[in-house]
Amino acid sequence: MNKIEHIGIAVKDLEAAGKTYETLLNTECYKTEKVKSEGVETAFYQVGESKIELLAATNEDSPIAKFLNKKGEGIHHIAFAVDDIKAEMKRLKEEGYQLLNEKPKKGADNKLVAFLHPKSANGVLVELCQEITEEPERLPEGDEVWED
Ligand SMILES: CC[C@@H](C(=O)O)C(=O)SCCNC(=O)CCNC(=O)[C@H](O)C(C)(C)COP(=O)(O)OP(=O)(O)OC[C@H]1O[C@@H](n2cnc3c(N)ncnc32)[C@H](O)[C@@H]1OP(=O)(O)O
Ligand SMILES: [Co+2]
Repeated sequence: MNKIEHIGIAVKDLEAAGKTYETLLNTECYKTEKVKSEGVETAFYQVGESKIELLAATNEDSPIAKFLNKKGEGIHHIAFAVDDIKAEMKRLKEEGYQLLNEKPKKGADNKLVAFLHPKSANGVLVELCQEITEEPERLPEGDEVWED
């Protein structure tokens, strides 16, 4: 793992939370993006070499809606940057960690992502992120998984 890529924070109201974090971090949101497959709308803030990802639910089946209903607003996941997500998923599976997806999928902010169950990491939902570097015409659309 290279660094903490982002910390995901579940929020009820993206606009209101955005104002709070803009003032707190003294920086503007550099990107908002909806990810249909996850049922989320995101807003990103750069903090040094890492980011804060605010996440609001876009439907009731979203993992963020479930989290908000159960626990309320707060830290939802920690995302680590990796160079080779498939190799890292294989390594972690062999070490006994429970992967929540079998193949990398398209996340926000130009990343391939995969999740580990919180029970595998002492109650913390872990996301692995790999920067997508291929040409844009080869990128999968929407909620497609990533295939070679
Ligand atoms: C925008 C795209 C992407 C990016 O590019 O950055 C994202 O960040 S998307 C973020 C949203 N997507 C996800 O979270 C996908 C992965 N999550 C899941 O698959 C599920 O949310 C889950 C983690 C498997 C939980 O789902 P489920 O089992 O249906 O929910 P429960 O409420 O029954 O929870 C079971 C168990 O797990 C605990 N839990 C749930 N969420 C979290 C969490 N975020 N952090 C820590 N613990 C969590 C929950 O409390 C339950 O525990 P027990 O009550 O002790 O059983
Ligand atoms: Co995330």
